[in-house]
Amino acid sequence: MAFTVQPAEPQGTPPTDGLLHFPASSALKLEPHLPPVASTDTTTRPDKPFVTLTFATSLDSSLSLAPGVRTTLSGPQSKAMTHYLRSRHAAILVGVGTAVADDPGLNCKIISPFVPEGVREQHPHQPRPIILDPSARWEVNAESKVIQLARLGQGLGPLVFVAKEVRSVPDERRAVVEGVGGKFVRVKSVEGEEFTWTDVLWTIKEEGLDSVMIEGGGSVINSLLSLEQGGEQELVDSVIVTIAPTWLGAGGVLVCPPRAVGKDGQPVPPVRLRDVSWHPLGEDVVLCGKILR
Ligand SMILES: NC(=O)C1=CN([C@@H]2O[C@H](COP(=O)(O)OP(=O)(O)OC[C@H]3O[C@@H](n4cnc5c(N)ncnc54)[C@H](OP(=O)(O)O)[C@@H]3O)[C@@H](O)[C@H]2O)C=CC1
Ligand SMILES: Nc1nc(O)c(N)c(N[C@@H]2O[C@H](COP(=O)(O)O)[C@@H](O)[C@H]2O)n1
Repeated sequence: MAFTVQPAEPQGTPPTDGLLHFPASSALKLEPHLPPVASTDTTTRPDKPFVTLTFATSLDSSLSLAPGVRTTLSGPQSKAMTHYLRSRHAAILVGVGTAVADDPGLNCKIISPFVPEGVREQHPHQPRPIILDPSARWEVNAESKVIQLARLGQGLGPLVFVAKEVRSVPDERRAVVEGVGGKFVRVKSVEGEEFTWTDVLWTIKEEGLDSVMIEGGGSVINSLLSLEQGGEQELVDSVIVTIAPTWLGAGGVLVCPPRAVGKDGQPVPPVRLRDVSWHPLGEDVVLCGKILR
């Protein structure tokens, strides 16, 4: 994946093609937090891809107004940043709760850096969408946004991770997913329900995907952060959080991993970041860091 970004967009009539622009100056600041470019990589682990945990949150740590309610938090600049991240990862992962609530596109809508200045074309790299759906409850169909985008050549067909114990996936769902180059992937589960993150990441690597951005939602993020608690497991390589200047109020889907208890029995913070940098983007601020272990 080459790392070059188109220079500043010319001013004038607002674009109508839905494509986003992320300036090279902002992209360069993110580079230390992104997966290494393949040709220069000496840090790849054989057992897992590079993992970026990234999401947008309110001032009261909410991802959305309520479970099942798609909520816009990112402003235009930080939204473009998220799509830039999508251009720099081989895969993008969400839980089935997000797939059901948001009907997300999970593609990359930034302008290609590889075309002459002034030409507006979608970035050629698209991340492979991955949906964690242990009991195969996502009713994916021809109208699902991720399927429509893949059919139009504006995104890739999804990998749907279902538990080995699930008897069968309905034929029509399988046909829809396979029809756009995706597939159902069987993953070992614990008591027919949860996958271990080690197994999820190993399976992603087995699929030939060297990097994944994990976008959410609440259950996915909280379970990953609780594993990182006290350096228990070293799965997340980078954390990039967009913080929007709004409160969503009680009842939202929260990023709030379980509290840890210290040796003296007193509560201690479960996870902290190190090597932190803050980047204002429009009215939002983007926080980048690594898990302190
Ligand atoms: N602001 C932002 O950046 C983002 C916001 N969101 C918001 O988050 C909300 C959804 O969050 P939430 O309801 O918590 O749902 P999630 O998207 O976190 O999905 C949760 C479900 O995914 C499956 N799952 C999660 N972890 C595992 C695992 N380790 N093994 C197997 N299956 C797993 C389970 O499915 P099952 O129940 O079938 O067992 C679980 O219930 C939505 O409102 C969405 O809009 C989502 C992403 C980003
Ligand atoms: N970065 C970010 N900002 C927000 O305000 C959001 N609501 C989200 N949500 C995530 O993006 C998905 C929807 O986007 P697409 O339809 O794929 O363009 C949504 O499902 C969440 O994963 N993210």
